[in-house]
Amino acid sequence: MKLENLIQNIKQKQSFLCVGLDVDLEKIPAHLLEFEDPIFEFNKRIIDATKDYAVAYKPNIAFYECHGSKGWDALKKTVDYIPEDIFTIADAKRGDIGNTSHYYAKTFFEYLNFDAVTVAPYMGVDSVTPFLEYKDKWVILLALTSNKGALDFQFTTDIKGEQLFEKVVRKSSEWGDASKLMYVVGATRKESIEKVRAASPNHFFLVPGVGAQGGSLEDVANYGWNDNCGLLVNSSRGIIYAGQGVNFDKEVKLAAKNIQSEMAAILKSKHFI
Ligand SMILES: O=C(O)c1cc(=O)[nH]c(=O)n1[C@@H]1O[C@H](COP(=O)(O)O)[C@@H](O)[C@H]1O
Repeated sequence: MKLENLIQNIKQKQSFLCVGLDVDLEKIPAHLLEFEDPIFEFNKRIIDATKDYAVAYKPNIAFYECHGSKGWDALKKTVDYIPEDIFTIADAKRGDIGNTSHYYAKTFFEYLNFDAVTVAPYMGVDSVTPFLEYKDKWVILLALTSNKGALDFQFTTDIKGEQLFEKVVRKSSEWGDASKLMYVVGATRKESIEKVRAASPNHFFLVPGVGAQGGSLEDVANYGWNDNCGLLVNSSRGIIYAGQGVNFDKEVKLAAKNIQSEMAAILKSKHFI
């Protein structure tokens, strides 16, 4: 997908919501376990319930590959089921020496046909370039993560006072422009989102951490906004497990609609729509 299509979808749907498809068989409604492929059945219902409110879906690969070949099949069916005009993100957090990254890229961009994949920056430019070589595909590089362990390395400061996450963003933004590179920036790090935005004024941010992890949509919009909106805000558990029982998708739909309404109000207040 091209950047202009993503921006157009945000305007049209008045939403910058990414729904995280982190399917946990212990959490999905029990009746779905009777289907041959419960993961796909669950995802189908989630996608049908949320597709009017979401501009992106992000299956986290961990929840699929733990089931072996059945999980990969469910993942493939899920990506194929997502409407063509909705941005798809493989949350795989990959990255390795160049020739290995090349095959990771082939898996997610060719075999599974995702629009984007999350990549860890630790191994540097040659581990990221093979993903960037694909036309109209995206790398979403981990910059500032939402978890507690982010404090272990990401905030360390060099002799000039630059923090590691700032360095990652400053340096990597030379590898790919805003038409093919985004950054993961956790919603729980409101005091630092502004710094990432200063280091990369044009790139989109994928922002996990609202809902179940306690981050606030308002803070994200205040500190991470750019002229193109520049934000895809992910919610996984907060949406997909909003309902239980046979009609679980009614509450799922409502949860997605509620976040979309908040997002529409933000987009209007910024005069973006
Ligand atoms: O790359 C990610 O998406 C990610 C980065 C990060 O810093 N924090 C984070 O929570 N995530 C992912 O975003 C999703 C968050 O899920 P919920 O907390 O259930 O909304 C999970 O799939 C996480 O793996």
